[in-house]
Amino acid sequence: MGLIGLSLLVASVVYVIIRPPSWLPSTLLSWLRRSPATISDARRRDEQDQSKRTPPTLPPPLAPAAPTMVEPHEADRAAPPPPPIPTLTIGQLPFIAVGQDEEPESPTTPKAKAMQPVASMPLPPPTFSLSTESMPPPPRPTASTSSSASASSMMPPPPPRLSAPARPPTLGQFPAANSAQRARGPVPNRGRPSSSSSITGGGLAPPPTHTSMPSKPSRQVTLEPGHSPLDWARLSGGPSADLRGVDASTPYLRVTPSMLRRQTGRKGKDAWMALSGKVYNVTPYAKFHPGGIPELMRGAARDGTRLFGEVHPWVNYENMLTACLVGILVDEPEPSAGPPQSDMEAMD
Ligand code: HEM
Repeated sequence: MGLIGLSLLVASVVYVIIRPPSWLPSTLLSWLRRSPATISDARRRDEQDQSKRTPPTLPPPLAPAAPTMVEPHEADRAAPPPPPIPTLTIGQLPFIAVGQDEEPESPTTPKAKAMQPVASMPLPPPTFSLSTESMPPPPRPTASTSSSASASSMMPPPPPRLSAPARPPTLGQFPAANSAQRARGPVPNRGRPSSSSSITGGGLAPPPTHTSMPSKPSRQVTLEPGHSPLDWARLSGGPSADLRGVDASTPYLRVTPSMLRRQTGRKGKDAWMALSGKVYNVTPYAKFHPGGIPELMRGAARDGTRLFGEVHPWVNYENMLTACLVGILVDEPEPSAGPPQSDMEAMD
């Protein structure tokens, strides 16, 4: 019995599906639409209140979405049609639909309605204007603010400051006036810096260390063979070299100006020269002097310190003439005492 009843139930359902009565689709549609309406009652009431607060100047509502039309013969075979989808366009996105309560035929689904901009919605994006009437001119970089941090990054970089053109690097005085290299004296066989190169500054020759030019122009002196500066260094450089021209046992002399004046280099006497308080016998050096014997003898029998400095102050004569040192220059002794006091008293 159960099986027969179940078969009849299935057969009746199949019959209703194949040939539904004319009242069935509308009944199902109304039933389906009424049931979700109860769920969204509260939300619909809120929307109605919001629509009442909006100003009355509403644009005319858009045409409501056309209801979905279903052919009778298609409805016989198809399920109940889904609720119509609200038609929204891109331009209507920032709006809120109002007046939904005016749609009695589809109360359960939102419809595209007349839109109205809400004051709380964000404003349209700002636009840029090329008009400069209402805009202040951009700050111009000045000399005082060109390097300030307040300069905008959009501003072009400030023009570089005009400064005096950099001078090309020049070689300084080499060796320095107070350097040890200069104190060692001339290097043997080193060529003498020509005055022309000193003036123009060309070459690697040391610049002149004095402001005044030599008293006489340089003259080329041909030294005899075996009398080069290196030969003089070899001759006078030995520890036991003694070129003073006096007895070896003679200690350093206290040379007075009168004694110095007698050592002229003539009449078989040696030539002595005082340089910075020391007296040298320059006779052995005469044939080695690059400036010649006559030039050297200009300072003989006298204090040649000033003359020497005017010609070649860079020459380290102390090292070169160590073996020729005779003594030190001292003042003349005090003249003897005057007439005896007794004689003066006798006149009285
Ligand atoms: C005070 C008297 C002296 C005079 C008037 C004198 C003069 C001169 C002159 C004219 C020259 C050549 C400069 C030239 O060619 O441009 C010269 C070069 C030279 N003299 Fe004297 N001289 C004197 C004393 C000395 C002494 C005492 C020494 C050594 C201890 C000396 C060492 C030299 C040297 C090394 C040179 C070569 C300098 C160089 O090439 O740079 N002179 N001297």
